[in-house]
Amino acid sequence: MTDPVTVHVPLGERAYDVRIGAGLLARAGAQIAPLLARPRVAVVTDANVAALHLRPLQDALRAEGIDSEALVLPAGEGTKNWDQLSACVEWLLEQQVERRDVVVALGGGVIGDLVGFAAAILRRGVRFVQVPTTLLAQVDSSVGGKTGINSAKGKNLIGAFHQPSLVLADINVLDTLSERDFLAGYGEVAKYGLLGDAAFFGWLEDNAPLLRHDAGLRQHAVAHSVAMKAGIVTRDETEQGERALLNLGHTFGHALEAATGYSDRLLHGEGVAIGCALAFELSARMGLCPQEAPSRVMAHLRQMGMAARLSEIPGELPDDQELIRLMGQDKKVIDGRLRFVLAHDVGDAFVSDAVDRAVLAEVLREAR
Ligand SMILES: NC(=O)c1ccc[n+]([C@@H]2O[C@H](COP(=O)([O-])OP(=O)(O)OC[C@H]3O[C@@H](n4cnc5c(N)ncnc54)[C@H](O)[C@@H]3O)[C@@H](O)[C@H]2O)c1
Ligand SMILES: O=C(O)C(=O)C[C@@H](O)[C@H](O)[C@H](O)COP(=O)(O)O
Ligand SMILES: [Zn+2]
Repeated sequence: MTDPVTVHVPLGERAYDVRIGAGLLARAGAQIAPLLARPRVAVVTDANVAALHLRPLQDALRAEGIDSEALVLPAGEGTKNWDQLSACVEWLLEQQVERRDVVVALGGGVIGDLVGFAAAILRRGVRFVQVPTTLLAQVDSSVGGKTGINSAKGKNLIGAFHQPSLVLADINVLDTLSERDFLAGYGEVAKYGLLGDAAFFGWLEDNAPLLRHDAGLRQHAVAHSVAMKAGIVTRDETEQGERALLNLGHTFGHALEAATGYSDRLLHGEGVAIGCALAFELSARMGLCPQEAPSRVMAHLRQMGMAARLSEIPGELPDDQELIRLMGQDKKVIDGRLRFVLAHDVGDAFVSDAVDRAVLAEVLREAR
């Protein structure tokens, strides 16, 4: 078995470690204990994860003398809303979670984002630990401190930057993920190669089909992704510049998630993968990158058995103008101008506000 890897996120007084390895859940008590002022934590999770991984976590905490109470929320993107946020915050208050206490988010990106936001606003800020249980959460959402919930008007529009105090990514818990959720998370892994690391994308082309069943390759993919994200977040914690590159595919993806009602029709990572394909197509159409680049992105998504076109999203989609209107809520917008993450090639993304709406509409139309 491969030894755990630690990626440090050096953010001064908000610095923390991301630990990645097999069997970390069973050692969670020992890992979390040094953070505690008193031996108790509040755990928040979702129903699917609770059935599979809550007991082992609570046993591991108990083994180190740490008491825990757990709140189980409904699973799925629909949970990232005001009602569930309120339920979570009220429960944490009921548990008398104090300023010096620690909240544990056990689950995928939905739980991590919602619980992180609850921790950010509870008593004006308590610490939290991320225990990510999806591939997406391990490579992306548990790191970097973006927390929040959705609005019908757009994705993640209500939130705060609030860094976790520790991230424990046990790669073994990914064994229980559905194929669909694993592949959706893979959308964010591929994104890292596409936005800034052509060699990593090449490695993924050779190895990604084996990730699901090879723990060593999986650990490498998670650790490499986390290291890339940690580097970007360290240089630009609050997205004043470079961090926007992590949004590759998201201007499209978030509009599509809003258009499909944050439902099972389109998972976040699926929207990101389709969005990456569209961002590369748009870049090629604008003469910014060679046509081989979007073809290569498309071929890789196909190789992984992933959807790459709008026409593969089940059900009706709004027309192109409505999708573009939804993009207007994107957080990268400045002075009402859309800003897109485009690419000069695989591994070479940049941010641009010079996208012609007619070309954008044409790319959307042709992707249907
Ligand atoms: N904060 C960030 O930087 C950031 C980054 C990327 C994505 N996100 C957000 O993350 C969310 C998507 O996260 P996600 O894809 O993890 O979705 P998710 O949290 O809904 O998890 C996907 C599904 O897998 C189940 N599940 C979780 N762990 C499991 C396990 N080990 N075994 C079996 N089932 C398990 C969940 O119950 C759920 O049904 C979106 O809301 C997205 O906006 C945030
Ligand atoms: O961490 C970031 O920065 C990202 O953009 C990572 C994305 O994968 C993630 O989906 C994030 O939540 C999107 O951020 P948003 O600001 O566009 O909501
Ligand atoms: Zn994302």
